[in-house]
Amino acid sequence: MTPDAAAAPEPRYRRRDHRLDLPRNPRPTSDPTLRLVDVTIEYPSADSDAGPITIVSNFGLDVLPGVMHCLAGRSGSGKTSLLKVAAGLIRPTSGDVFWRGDAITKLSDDAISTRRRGYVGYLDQGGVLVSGLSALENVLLPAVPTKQTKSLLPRATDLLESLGVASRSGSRPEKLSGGERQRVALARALLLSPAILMVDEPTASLDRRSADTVIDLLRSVTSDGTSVLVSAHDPHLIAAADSRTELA
Ligand SMILES: Nc1ncnc2c1ncn2[C@@H]1O[C@H](COP(=O)(O)OP(=O)(O)OP(=O)(O)O)[C@@H](O)[C@H]1O
Repeated sequence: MTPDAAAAPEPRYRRRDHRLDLPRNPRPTSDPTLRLVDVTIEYPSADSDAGPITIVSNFGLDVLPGVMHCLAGRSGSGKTSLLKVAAGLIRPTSGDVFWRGDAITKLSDDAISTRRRGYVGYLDQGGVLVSGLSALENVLLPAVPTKQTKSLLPRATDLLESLGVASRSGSRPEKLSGGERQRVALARALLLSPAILMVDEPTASLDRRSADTVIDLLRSVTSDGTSVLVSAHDPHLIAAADSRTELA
């Protein structure tokens, strides 16, 4: 399975003229931000007598700076598993994951976690926020371990402003709409200026208008060289990507 732009559906997403004014972090390099080489993912079968189940087999992918790549495919085809492997959250059964030339699959779990903090912004399906905290406190969470909440406060407020949810800064997640929660979660994923943003089905639970706003946001993120790897069922989101892979 390789990126297959030729087999892509006719684009249905019309890029808009406006660009959101997100805080920038220029990236001069043209090395792939992410490289997957021969990645195979197997899970143990529920039946203890049966062998492992292969979800993804010998998968390869390069994602260059400033490129938005989409992992498409039916439910259960392995999109979330591949995103987690790419983010170093789970290890592949075999194969390698490179972040700008470094094979993270050779590192310890602790070393991967440390590297991930500044390199990958990961947004779960649904963009889960911590319920006891305000939107702004949620955005600042990635800065807590390194005690950078004070220095990153201006960036956090800028991100909320750019994403159109500054007025909701003091609100708890339960008071936000699904689209607002998604944007706050996106601001949180962008706080540490990641080289690559990985997002799992960001439009799955949104109405068309909110979904299109999120698609615009993801496109805006790429304009400073940040890469985006996104999984999707949504044909509008799939069409908005620069390249795509259809998982079987
Ligand atoms: N930890 C696990 N242990 C065993 N099987 C798993 C595990 N995680 C996922 N699976 C199985 O692997 C397959 C792929 O799951 P995955 O979540 O990666 O697919 P997906 O394409 O993201 O699906 P969806 O579009 O429904 O989110 C599914 O059959 C799932 O049940």
